[in-house]
Amino acid sequence: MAATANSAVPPHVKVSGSRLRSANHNISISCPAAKSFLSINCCSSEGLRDHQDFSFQASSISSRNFSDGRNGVSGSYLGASVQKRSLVGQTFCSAGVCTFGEHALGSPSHAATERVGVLLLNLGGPETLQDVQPFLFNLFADPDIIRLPRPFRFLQRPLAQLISVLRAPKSKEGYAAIGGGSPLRKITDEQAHALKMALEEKEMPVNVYVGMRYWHPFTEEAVHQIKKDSITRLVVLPLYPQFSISTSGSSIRLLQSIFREDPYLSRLPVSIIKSWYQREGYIKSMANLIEKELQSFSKPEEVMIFFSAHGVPVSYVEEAGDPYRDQMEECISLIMQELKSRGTNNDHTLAYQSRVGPVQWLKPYTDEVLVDLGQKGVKSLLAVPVSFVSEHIETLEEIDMEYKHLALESGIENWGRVPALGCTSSFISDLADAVLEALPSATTMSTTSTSEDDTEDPVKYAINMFFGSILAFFLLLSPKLISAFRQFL
Ligand SMILES: C=CC1=C(C)c2cc3[nH]c(cc4nc(cc5[nH]c(cc1n2)c(C)c5CCC(=O)O)C(CCC(=O)O)=C4C)c(C)c3C=C
Ligand SMILES: [Fe+2]
Repeated sequence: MAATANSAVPPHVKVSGSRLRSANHNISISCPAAKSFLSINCCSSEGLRDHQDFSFQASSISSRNFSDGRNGVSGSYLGASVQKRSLVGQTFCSAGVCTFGEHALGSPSHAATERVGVLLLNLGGPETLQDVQPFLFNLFADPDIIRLPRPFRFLQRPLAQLISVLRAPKSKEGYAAIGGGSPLRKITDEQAHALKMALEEKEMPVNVYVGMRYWHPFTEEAVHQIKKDSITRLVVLPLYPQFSISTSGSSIRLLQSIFREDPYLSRLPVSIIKSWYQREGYIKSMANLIEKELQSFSKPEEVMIFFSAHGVPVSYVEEAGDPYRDQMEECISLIMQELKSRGTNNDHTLAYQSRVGPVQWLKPYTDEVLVDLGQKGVKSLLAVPVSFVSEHIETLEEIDMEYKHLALESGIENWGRVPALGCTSSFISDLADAVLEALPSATTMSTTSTSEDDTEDPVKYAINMFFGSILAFFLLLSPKLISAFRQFL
């Protein structure tokens, strides 16, 4: 078992003791406590602090663009779309190499030869049933998924091993039901190809890379290829419309730690599109899919539009400052606004699915709302997965099988589900625009430390190990903890 897990662990990225602070990071924040989703008390303010770290240098282009776009203003954040036009207008491009006029990218005196890369970040998924446990190990070993307080951090990997082994049988059943593995790699590769084509059509030849957080191709592999290809300007695009510490945040934090360590990467201009749920092209593409699917019902106007988002533990939002819930709610309201503007006035609701482990997750829970709606007499329901843009286990198994079954059992008679966006052309074209808009604002990655590494100071490490072991020993004997582990099954 250990051998399997080891072979699947992503290439190790050593984090050095140097903690350079970005000049841009001058915000001092204190937050009461960031709790892990195992709900162990912690007095770290990491979640919120890291969120701020990302936000100063990650592109906020999309959010400003949208409000400009909605008001019919074509200019945008720092004139990005104006720059985009000049950028496209002034480029000479061939086979992935673009020469930009000095104006376009703000280079001081010389025109630069650019090799532009786009790095798509995604979660990754097991491709076979044998991959499931090591994939889960990678997921639970991520301190952005299980946030342990500092004295317990040495337990991260043993805990991940334990939880992944406990959880694997249930997960395997799910993956077996959708054909024996996750379709994520294939779909993400297709999206990468479609994005490359869309950018080529917009006269911007780029190399597109896929970096997964928990399975192949790992982010480290993508970064290795970016270096090999001598990319000179990079746009990072997480394939999650809304930002969460547990998804885009985790991937960006990993990138920061890789880039910090490497002289070439630390000088590479990078633009990170942190979230893009409010982009007009995305909202319209979602509205198109919903409108189309509503037509498959005999009485479309009576259908309840049921947005189902992947949940996160409440503590992420309420204690660690995760903007995920706010962004999700805004996203839903924008989609509904768009539908209303087209004369579609259906009722709608939002619930959160896929909770794991013993703590409180964002509410209301999808399964409970479905039962409730059925009991209240709702007869037709259209499920809309909204936190992810590919089909995956939670659409294909959880929604299409488990939730459908539950809904029909609860009295709902007509069930439909909107497909994930995948390679929908209006969506891909909008992602391509997002990349073009982000390119001019690329700057070198933050050198800010994103986690404090206890191994830096051997004395501190030994003290933490000592007290941590004693605490862990008593905790492991506690019936509360034993019952907590049962929640993963
Ligand atoms: C926006 C999307 C997602 C958020 C937020 C998110 C948070 C989150 N997830 C887990 C635990 C698991 N996630 C699993 C699979 C999975 N998660 C997402 C997306 C988000 N996760 C996707 C797209 C997938 C599917 C990948 C695929 O193979 O198709 C799994 C494994 C499956 C299972 O056993 O249920 C786990 C476990 C946590 C703990 C978390 C926030 C803290
Ligand atoms: Fe998840």
